[in-house]
Amino acid sequence: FFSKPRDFSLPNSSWGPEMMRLYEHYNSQCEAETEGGGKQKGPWRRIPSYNRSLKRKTSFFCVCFSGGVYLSKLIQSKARLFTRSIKEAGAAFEYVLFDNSDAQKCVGILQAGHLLEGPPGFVHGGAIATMIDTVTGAHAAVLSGPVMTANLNINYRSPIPLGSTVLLESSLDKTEGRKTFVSCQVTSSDGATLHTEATALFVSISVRKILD
Ligand SMILES: CCCCCCCCCCCCCCCC(=O)SCCNC(=O)CCNC(=O)[C@H](O)C(C)(C)COP(=O)(O)OP(=O)(O)OC[C@H]1O[C@@H](n2cnc3c(N)ncnc32)[C@H](O)[C@@H]1OP(=O)(O)O
Repeated sequence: FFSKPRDFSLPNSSWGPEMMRLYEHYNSQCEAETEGGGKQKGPWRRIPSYNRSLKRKTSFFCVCFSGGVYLSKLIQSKARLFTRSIKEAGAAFEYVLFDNSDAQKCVGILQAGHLLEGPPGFVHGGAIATMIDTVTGAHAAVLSGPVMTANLNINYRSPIPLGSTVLLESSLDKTEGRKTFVSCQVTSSDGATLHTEATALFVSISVRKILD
């Protein structure tokens, strides 16, 4: 009775040539060829992406730990990951994340759709912040397990044209106890233009805290 959830990090017909070029660049490095002509794991790993962050099974815990059965069931059934909640392909956030655990880096490739407009013709600063939080948050989670954003500092250097494809690169700065510090740069797809720079702090939390 259960259909397989859609993995939004796979290409769809709205992806333009730049989005496809960067996707193929990283995706081709997820597998490497062995000397014998076989396949082995490459340095990069694509991070699958679904529109529900908590699976249905967790609703039991939500009923126990959060306010009212009716409310929690209603919220659980309707909750969707904000960046994956617009149905029209290509209209908002089209993105895919890749992680490189040896280099302690994570990249996001974003094609910014027409619904992300802020200033005329350019991407909204909040949408850029959302994507930085998404890439650095996924990176911190890969490095440190369950985390929440405690601090996000952003410098907007040059506007991102609506419809363009940009690259978000997250690097680990340091870890200190429960704290994971990362930085992130957003550049044009050819790397020639620096659009945005950010630093972020993620604090490790217990899963119980998320459900509470
Ligand atoms: C395998 C995996 C695949 C993963 C594939 C994932 C794919 C999926 C992608 C989706 C990715 C979306 C990523 C979105 C991530 C959010 O957007 S999370 C939502 C936004 N964030 C929030 O709502 C957090 C609200 N804040 C809080 O809940 C709490 O303040 C926190 C952050 C949990 C920290 O509280 P706490 O646990 O009580 O910790 P606390 O003792 O206060 O502080 C711990 C340490 O951090 C420091 N600290 C805390 N806050 C700050 C601050 N703001 N500034 C500086 N220092 C601070 C403290 O000073 C302390 O330092 P030390 O004394 O240890 O040196």
